[in-house]
Amino acid sequence: MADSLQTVMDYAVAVARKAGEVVQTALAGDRKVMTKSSAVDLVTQTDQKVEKLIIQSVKEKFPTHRFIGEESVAAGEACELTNEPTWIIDPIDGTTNFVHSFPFVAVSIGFSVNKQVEVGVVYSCLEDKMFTARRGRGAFCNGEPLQVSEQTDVHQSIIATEFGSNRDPEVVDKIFCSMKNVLKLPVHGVRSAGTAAINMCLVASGCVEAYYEIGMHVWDIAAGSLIVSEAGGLVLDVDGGQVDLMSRRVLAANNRSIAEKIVKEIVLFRPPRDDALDHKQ
Ligand SMILES: O=P(O)(O)OC[C@@]1(O)O[C@H](CO)[C@@H](O)[C@@H]1O
Ligand SMILES: [Mg+2]
Ligand SMILES: [Mg+2]
Repeated sequence: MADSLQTVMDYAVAVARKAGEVVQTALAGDRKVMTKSSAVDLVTQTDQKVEKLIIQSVKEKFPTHRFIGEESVAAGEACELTNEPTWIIDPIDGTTNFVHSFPFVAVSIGFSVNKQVEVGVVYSCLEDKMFTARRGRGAFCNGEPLQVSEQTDVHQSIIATEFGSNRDPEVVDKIFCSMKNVLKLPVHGVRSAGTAAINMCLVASGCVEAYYEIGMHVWDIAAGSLIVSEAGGLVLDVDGGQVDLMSRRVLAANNRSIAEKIVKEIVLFRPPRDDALDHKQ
């Protein structure tokens, strides 16, 4: 598999770039907005078109590989991570940004074997930044090596998190309570890019010390998780334990010292797992 992983990586980069071109072109036109799990969980025809383009391209080259794609799952496909080679795809991470032309929009493609992410590609389309990682081979942005921040003092840190798309008052309260706790540590700042994939690339780039979220999905974080760990960071559950990509909980941090401080501030809850949730709306 070693050499074929490089073939997978090269192909994922090429497909992500092609997908990014479609996203950029679509930004110039009208975007018809539809909703999924809630009134603020948005999807457009471009999300669906880009996902089809990625899956069709990959199937031509790797006909036996499996897929977990955000929009295919929304249309009723199983969201099941097996040991088989699997492409984990978010065609547009940051659809709300895309709809509003808020300039952080990513194509995220992870590739897993034996349930472990081996290749991660996040293309931040509008910044034209191609983030890549292969397990054991480092993380890169446009070919330049990435390294997480060396900061060990949480008070000198920026922490990224997201508000998510669940507007259940109890969930919103928990999300805000965690943010308030983190802000009051104090930290230099709390930020939301509006895309989990780009938040993780910001950790990998050393711009923010940590990103945490409860409620995102496997396609939001599969690629980014490898990019963070290959840049020297840690990817954990929000309770500080081992991450489970299907559990919809993640904490990506530059080092253990920062991670431990953030873990203490997060109000924990468990959304339905990706492999247990009925995604079809
Ligand atoms: O729907 P999309 O645009 O692919 O995902 C975007 C997003 O809202 O999903 C997660 C919350 O569920 C967030 O991390 C991320 O910002
Ligand atoms: Mg997403
Ligand atoms: Mg998406």
